Amino acid sequence: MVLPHHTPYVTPQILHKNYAQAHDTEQFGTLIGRDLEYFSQAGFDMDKIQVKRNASVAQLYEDAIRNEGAIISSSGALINFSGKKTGRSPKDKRIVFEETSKDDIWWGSVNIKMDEHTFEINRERAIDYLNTRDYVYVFDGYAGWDPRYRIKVRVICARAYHALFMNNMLIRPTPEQLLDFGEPDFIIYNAGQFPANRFTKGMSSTTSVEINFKRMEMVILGTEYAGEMKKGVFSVMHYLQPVKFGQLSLHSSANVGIENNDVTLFFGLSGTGKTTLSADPRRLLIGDDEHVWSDSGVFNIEGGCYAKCINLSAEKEPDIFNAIKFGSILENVVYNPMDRAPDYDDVSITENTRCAYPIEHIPNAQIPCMVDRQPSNIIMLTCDAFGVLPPVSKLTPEQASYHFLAGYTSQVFLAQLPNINSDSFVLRKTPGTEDGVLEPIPTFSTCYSAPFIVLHPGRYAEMLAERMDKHKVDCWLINTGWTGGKFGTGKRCPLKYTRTIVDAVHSGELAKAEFEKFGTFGLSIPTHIEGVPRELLNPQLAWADKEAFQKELRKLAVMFQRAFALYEKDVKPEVRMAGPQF
Ligand SMILES: Nc1ncnc2c1ncn2[C@@H]1O[C@H](COP(=O)(O)OP(=O)(O)OP(=O)(O)O)[C@@H](O)[C@H]1O
Ligand SMILES: O=C([O-])CC(=O)C(=O)O
Ligand SMILES: [Mn+2]
Repeated sequence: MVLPHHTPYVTPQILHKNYAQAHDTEQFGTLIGRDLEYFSQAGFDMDKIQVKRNASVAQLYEDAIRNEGAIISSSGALINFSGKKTGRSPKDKRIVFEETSKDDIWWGSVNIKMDEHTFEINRERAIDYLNTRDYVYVFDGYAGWDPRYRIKVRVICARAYHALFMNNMLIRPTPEQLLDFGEPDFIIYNAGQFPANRFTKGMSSTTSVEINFKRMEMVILGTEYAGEMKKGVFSVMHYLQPVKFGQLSLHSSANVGIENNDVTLFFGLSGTGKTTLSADPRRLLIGDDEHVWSDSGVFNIEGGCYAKCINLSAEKEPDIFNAIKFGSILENVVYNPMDRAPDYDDVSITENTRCAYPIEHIPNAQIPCMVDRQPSNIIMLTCDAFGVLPPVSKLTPEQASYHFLAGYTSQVFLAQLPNINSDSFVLRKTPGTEDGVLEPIPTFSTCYSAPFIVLHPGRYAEMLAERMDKHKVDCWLINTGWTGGKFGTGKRCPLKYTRTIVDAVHSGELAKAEFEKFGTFGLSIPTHIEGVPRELLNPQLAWADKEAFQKELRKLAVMFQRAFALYEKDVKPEVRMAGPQF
């Protein structure tokens, strides 16, 4: 038994110790009794380390504050820091090349091969590191709300912060479920504080994030960014759902109408608005990032949300703002040392400031997070900093397949000007660009999920097209990016207009609207939406400089064509023709 470093002075030490022991035995005894063998076999030194399994949120707060420099924010959230890495490390993510999964995996730049032996070395290294600790945290939870398609996940980690993060992001078992948990289906060993050895064959840096589908294990070394664990679980589901269960996993948010029970899926890459737009007072939130579209409906993979905090305000995003309370984790957010108030405008640590909170923190959440209803609408979100794509267009089934495979958005390196609200994001000079040259960077991320894709994109696209056709789902492309010009000359589409557009999808107004053609891209755009300025709807009208618009339009169309060349031979001619044409 190891005592906490700072025993509170009001508690007599001996009393505290007795209490802690009794408490720990009660809470963690089941694990030590039943799974001792598992832990010993895995290489854990059970004489030395103490396992804290599914510790309470309050305990994790205490440990994180005592040992990791975390603090409590003025609204009760835990503010913690992930160290050097404040985002995922896609170049250091690998998948083990082994006989059970090798024929299914789409090998290439996303799924880098790792051999089984190297995995064993890194796994051992992670366990050796965990053995140097006094405590190891274990969190046992589920991924997937539908009991038919869910998996049991065990997270083993050294930081209370990581345990609390996964407590929020996985589905929390009830005490009875925890007693009966049994063998996990998938295990994450997170030794993120400890580096990979660069001399280990195949390592290219001190960071390594790897998944082994034969062992059903993940090992993390050299990055403490908690999002790696959440996206690791998604990668596993992105493999298991299509391959083992025949269901379609998607990088998407989802919600359901309170009045009509209509389900909407929002696809989109990071920063396009999945979390923001799925939090909607008229609808129940199913989830903000990872879902499965099953034969019987839609279910969330996760038990919580992971929201961006940059420029967060109570006025514009009240649900998210108010979710940041006791139990939530604020990551890499700067705070005022006097009153512990988070400063969401301060991006000095990173622009990727985040909050992880359990889904119960959203007042109108659909819990359990699943519906036995097929989607009515699919919204593909993009953030086009070239200002070319219309704020909304209706897609044909072929266009839906095309845009799903292309997976377009643009990256903007957001930096904030002092005292200017979030509509006024400006581009910061990207590293390596010449002085004065500010260009958005296009990203084509297939299936809106390239960093986590496991199978050939065509497999997901085919399942999507089948399901959309079978259930007669309407599909919309919504650009939450620039309007009236590219970044610099135009501005980001005001959130209130995007919300009005989404409302019009849900009310059915948009399906009945009159449409006009948007040349080159062949999109159908509505000529009128109540509450949205007419000229905003059509980029041709929105841009003052028509010549500049034509130039950007051509540029973007060419970029699409180049990016789509990768998939051309795998798709029907109608899908190929559904992209921009000159
Ligand atoms: N018109 C708009 N529509 C949606 N979001 C907007 C708009 N204008 C500005 N924003 C801002 O853009 C960001 C969208 O991020 P959001 O967290 O919703 O993305 P996401 O798709 O969930 O990303 P991730 O997959 O990384 O979680 C938010 O900070 C939001 O405030
Ligand atoms: O995984 C993360 O770090 C954040 C996220 O949701 C994404 O990038 O899509
Ligand atoms: Mn995401």
